[in-house]
Amino acid sequence: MEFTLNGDNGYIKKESYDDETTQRLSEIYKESLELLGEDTSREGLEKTPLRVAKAMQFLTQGYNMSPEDIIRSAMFREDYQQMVVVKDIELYSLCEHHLLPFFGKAHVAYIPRHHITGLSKVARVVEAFARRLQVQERLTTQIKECIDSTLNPLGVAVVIEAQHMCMQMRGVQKQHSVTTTSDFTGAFLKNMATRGEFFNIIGSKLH
Ligand SMILES: Nc1nc2c(ncn2[C@@H]2O[C@H](COP(=O)(O)OP(=O)(O)OP(=O)(O)O)[C@@H](O)[C@H]2O)c(=O)[nH]1
Ligand SMILES: [Zn+2]
Repeated sequence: MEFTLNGDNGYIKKESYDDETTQRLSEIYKESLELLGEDTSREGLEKTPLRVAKAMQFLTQGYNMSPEDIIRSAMFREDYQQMVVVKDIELYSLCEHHLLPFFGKAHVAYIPRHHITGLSKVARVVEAFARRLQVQERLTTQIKECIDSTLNPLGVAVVIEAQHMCMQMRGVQKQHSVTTTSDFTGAFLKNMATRGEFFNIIGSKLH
C-alpha cells in the first residue's frame, strides 16, 4: 500500500496510508475495542480497527502539509488594496483534549499590500491546520499567522464559529452552544471601520 499524503504543493493527491503506521494503529484500536468490552471478531467489527487507523490518519493529515508552501504556490503580484473575504469555509477538526470533532465555519479576510493568493489556497490553509489535533483558539491564530507571514498584507482577519462534540455528546452536554474565536492583524486591529466592514460581510452579530 503506497502512502503519499504529501502531494505537490503540500496537499493531498490521493488517499493512501503508510503500511507500518496503519498496522500498528490497527493493533492498538483492536485492543481498545476489546477493553471496551467489544467482540472484535464479529462481522461488523472485524475491519473496524483498520478503518479507524485510516480515518485517524486522514483526520490528522495536516501535519504532512505545509500551509506556507500552499500559499506560496499561488502568489501573484497585484495592486489591489481592498479587502478580500473568503467566508463560510467549512472546517472539521479534532479537539486535542478528547479527540472528538469540532466543526463549523471559518471566515478569512486580508487586505493585500503587493501580493494576492489563489482563493482556494485560503481554504486549503484552513484545511491544513484543521486536520490536526487542535484547540479552536490556536487554529484561528495559525491561519492568521500563515497568511500574514507569506503575503505580508496590510491586515488579516480570521473568525471561526464552531460546535464542539466534547461539549455536546459528553461532559457538560450543551447541544446548542457555538464558540466564536477571532484574531486580527494590521488594519483589522487598528481600524474599527475596517473590522466593522469585515463583520458586515460575514454577517456577524459580533460588532
Ligand atoms: N479553550 C478551548 N477549550 C476546549 C476546546 N476544545 C475542548 N475544550 C475544553 O477543554 C477542556 C478540558 O478540560 P478538563 O477539565 O481537563 O477535561 P474534562 O474533565 O473532560 O472537562 P469537561 O468537558 O468539562 O467534562 C474542557 O473544558 C473542554 O470544553 C477548544 O478548542 N478550546
Ligand atoms: Zn474536547
